[in-house]
Amino acid sequence: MPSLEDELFPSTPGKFKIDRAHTMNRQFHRCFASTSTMFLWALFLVALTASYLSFQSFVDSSSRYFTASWGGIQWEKQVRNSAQIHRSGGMSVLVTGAAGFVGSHVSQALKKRGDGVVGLDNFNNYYDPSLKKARKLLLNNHGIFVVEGDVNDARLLEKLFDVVAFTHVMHLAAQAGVRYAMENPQSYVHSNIAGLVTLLEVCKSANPQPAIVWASSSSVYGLNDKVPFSESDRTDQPASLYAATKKAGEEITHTYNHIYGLSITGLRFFTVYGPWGRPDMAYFSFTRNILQGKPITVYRGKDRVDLARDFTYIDDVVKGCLGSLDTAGKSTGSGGKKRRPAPYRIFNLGNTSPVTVPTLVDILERHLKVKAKRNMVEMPGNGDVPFTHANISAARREFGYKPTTDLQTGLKKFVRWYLSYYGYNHGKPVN
Ligand SMILES: O=C(O)[C@H]1O[C@H](OP(=O)(O)OP(=O)(O)OC[C@H]2O[C@@H](n3ccc(=O)[nH]c3=O)[C@H](O)[C@@H]2O)[C@H](O)[C@@H](O)[C@H]1O
Repeated sequence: MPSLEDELFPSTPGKFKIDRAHTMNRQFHRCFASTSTMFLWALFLVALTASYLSFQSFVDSSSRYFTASWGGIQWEKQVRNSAQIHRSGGMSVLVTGAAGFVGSHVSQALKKRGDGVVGLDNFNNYYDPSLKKARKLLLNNHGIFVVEGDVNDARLLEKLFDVVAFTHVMHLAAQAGVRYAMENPQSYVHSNIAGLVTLLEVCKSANPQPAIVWASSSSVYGLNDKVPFSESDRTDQPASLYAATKKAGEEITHTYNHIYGLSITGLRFFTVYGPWGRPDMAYFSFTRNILQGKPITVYRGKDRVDLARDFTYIDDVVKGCLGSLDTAGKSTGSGGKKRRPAPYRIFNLGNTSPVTVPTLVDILERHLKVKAKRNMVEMPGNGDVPFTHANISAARREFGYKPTTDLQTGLKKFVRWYLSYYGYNHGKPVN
């Protein structure tokens, strides 16, 4: 009986010759069999690699989902719905700091007139986050989706621009507060400089690029004593780190406008106040303390001169924000290059009638019907400036900005909101 080896490799040459065709045929089959095996193996490997990659991306996106609470089909749908435009010629706006004071008001005003709005907020605890959550709920009820995330998160920002081609960004996320900068200087650098640059990087790469309107501050005038403050006045003497980061923001946005063709509008807000305001600001904390029977500290300038602010009511500021968005003009860059110069603008949004801090307290006392326990203290060197006063003619010329609410009227509305939100004594007994 021939062995298998004999069968495959016959020892007799003749036999070899005679069987050549048969052997070749078998070799062909062997060869074919091994090619198809290799093919099957290759197919198997491709399938294995593909399933590994899709598993990896599943693990990736689900871990991102659990750690950063964004991403996924449902999330994208919410973002898209929220960004939907409901008027002809409308815009889709990414509002950063949407759960903040100005951000929540601007978001609602945009949505109300039919623009698409997606909010972004990191809900940090600089002041009571429950107030930010309450604002978020209000926005949700108006059909505005607020994404929980930070402007320093470039991946999140890129994802948002992947999902929606935002026409505008209203950048209001920031570390606010003049005096807190002495306690936590790094938070100002993190939000107002690093966060701003991250946002601008994403905006410059977006296609199409959005137009950007962002919150600068009256504090950039610093020690400037030429009144009223005009946009062309010097802003190279900041009195606080907060002011310095806002001034830096103006320079940084200028470079992105210059190099990449981003349309930029910086708004110098003047001590904005009103319902749903910021608890760290004087009018708000004074109200709380007065109602709780606690003393308030009223700073006074040199030679016992009262400090004064050009307090500006939120509804007026909102009109200024919308006017800025409407007149922003398009960005001109794509693929990291600008095609032609884009608009770069800066406007004061103030009230043009400064009021002293003791007068602010007088008005609050009248509306609250409670006498304040005033503790008059000389202004410590903590970043405060003695007064602010806006010249608003540029904003008036450009988009008809015209504030209509005086401090008396605006505080009345604030107090009404405060009492409805917190109750008469904010949960504490009045002495
Ligand atoms: O326009 C701005 O760009 C800034 O406006 C706001 O800053 P300010 O004008 O400093 O407002 P705010 O703190 O309400 O103090 C008001 C007055 O009360 C005095 N003040 C304050 C606290 C206190 O305990 N006692 C007191 O007398 C104080 O000395 C001051 O004279 C924003 O907070 C800031 O984020 C930024 O947007």
